[in-house]
Amino acid sequence: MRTSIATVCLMGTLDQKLVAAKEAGFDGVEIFEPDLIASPKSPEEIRARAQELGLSLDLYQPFRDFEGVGPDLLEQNLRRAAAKFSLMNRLGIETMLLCSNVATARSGDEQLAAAQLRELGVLAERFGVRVAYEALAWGKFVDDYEQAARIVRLADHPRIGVCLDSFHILSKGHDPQAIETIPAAKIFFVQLADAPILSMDVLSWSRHHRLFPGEGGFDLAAFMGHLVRTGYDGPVSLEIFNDTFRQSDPRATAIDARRSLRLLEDETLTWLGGSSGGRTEQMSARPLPAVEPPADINYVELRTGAIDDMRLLLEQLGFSSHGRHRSKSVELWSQGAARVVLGRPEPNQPPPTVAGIGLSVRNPATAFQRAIDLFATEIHRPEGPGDEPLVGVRAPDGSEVFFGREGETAPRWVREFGEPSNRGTGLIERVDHINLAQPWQHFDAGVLFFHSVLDLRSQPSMEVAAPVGLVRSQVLRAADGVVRIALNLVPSGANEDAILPQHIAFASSDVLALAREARERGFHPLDIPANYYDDIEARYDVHPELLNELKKLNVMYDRDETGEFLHFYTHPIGTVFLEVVERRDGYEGYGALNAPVRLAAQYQQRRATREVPA
Ligand SMILES: O=C(O)c1ccc(O)c(O)c1
Ligand SMILES: [Mg+2]
Repeated sequence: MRTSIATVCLMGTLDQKLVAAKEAGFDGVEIFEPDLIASPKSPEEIRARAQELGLSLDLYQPFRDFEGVGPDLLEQNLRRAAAKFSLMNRLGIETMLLCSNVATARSGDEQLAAAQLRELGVLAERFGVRVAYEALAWGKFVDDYEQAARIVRLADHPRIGVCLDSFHILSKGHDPQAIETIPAAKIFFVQLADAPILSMDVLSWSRHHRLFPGEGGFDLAAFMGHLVRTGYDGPVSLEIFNDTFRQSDPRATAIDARRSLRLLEDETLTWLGGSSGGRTEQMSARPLPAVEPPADINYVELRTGAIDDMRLLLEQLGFSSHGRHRSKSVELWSQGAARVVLGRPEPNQPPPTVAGIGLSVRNPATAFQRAIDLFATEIHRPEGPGDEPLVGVRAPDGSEVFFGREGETAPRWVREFGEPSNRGTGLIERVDHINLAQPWQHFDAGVLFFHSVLDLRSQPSMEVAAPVGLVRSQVLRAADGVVRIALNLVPSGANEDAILPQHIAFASSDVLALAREARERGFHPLDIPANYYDDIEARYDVHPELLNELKKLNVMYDRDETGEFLHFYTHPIGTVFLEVVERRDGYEGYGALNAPVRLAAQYQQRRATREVPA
């Protein structure tokens, strides 16, 4: 599949954008006019630079407000177009994008628009270029791709075709099926964008909230499936107007972008099944190595300077120590199938506190290959003789994901540590979920990474009110619910006073018993205010005895149609804290209503400890 990206997707100068697109492996770019106008380079120099990088310049965009106008304006518009066609000749760009008129059109008469496009076609022919007409969702008279295709058909000029942009089609809820009625030769260009499902005016939605495919709520595999069936074999290009991407590292964004297209290529093949009539070969679409979601979380790796505090906490929660690894400077703590590999941060590069996640998969080599095909970077870790090799890749936020073999009750690498110090009480069974704080610029990329590499599904995202701002939270989980990873977007106000919402939640068969035991070992949970328990009583009418017990142990409570949820939190150690949860009768949530209370409690506690003089 030939891939392209509009320069408007990326931050930086035009040259930085070209380099980022090249390094991420794109075949070409769309030149967004403002990027060209602001560039100190001449069109010839830009052309040469693209050639040097091996990038094709696939589209010049946008040209606006051309059709449906009166005769005077038409003349001016043709003059404007001639200037841009001449510029395109200097750039060596063959195709120009024409947006449907949003301002100056006086009439919606399709015959008139078609006649004017035909004149534009005649002009384009003189310059050896062509025009791709795109219906903007907010076009004054033309806002629907079928209408644009009809006008192009009426214009009946070989230099006039359509540009299909998934955003304009899917944002309006138009059925992409009718793409199949457009002859492939008349589809001059294709732009792809995803977006979160929002209810807002479509122009603002388009200009600020577009996302790369797989990061939002549109069915782009269906869109692509219909497109492939037409026999289209031109470039598939990303055109993402997004406030975050426009202000973050273009190299990281370009990789996120390239990953999104690689995944979509695979999903399109799945959507088509055998029904493409040989067209997928024509498009050179290739499947990814197929994986199933991980079976479970094999271990988590925590890196903290306050290692003694973490050891004490794990002990209080009933974990057993296996001591140090035979060749590496980490130690292992376990209880049931919950395993924590604990170490200090590397001297020069402090990793996030949750530094690594070990996942059990059917075939680690295949899972690794899929991740590499999806542009993840490989991790190299030194191994001692005979150590089980670590096969892993880096997530966009810098944390590491390792693939281990599933179906082993005690993974082989566990033997590289010592014997457990005690049997433990066994009230903790495994890791329930991992909650990773994502820096604001990596959030969407993080969602796409975990979704595409691990085949985890996104659940609807939520916003949780914290004292420092709103925390956006997105859970990705396997269909069977065993592996759950929650990504939290840290509010920008969360620097100084903040609680980074980064934690590991362990599943317990009896949270109350565990809380009591831990208390006997000197554990003090995060304090939950009495107001919270009054509210719980009002909401759920819980039995007074249970309510008392919850209150005494600082255990939080939730209930829905399926079951009950009991959970408590530890105090943070550095930027990480632990949670223990008990799901009763198939409860599937995370206690969403409790999250603001927990965040406020952590905030207060942090302030209180800082006010104590050292
Ligand atoms: O928002 C716009 O104006 C705009 C411009 C060019 C496009 O291809 C598009 O989809 C939108
Ligand atoms: Mg577009």
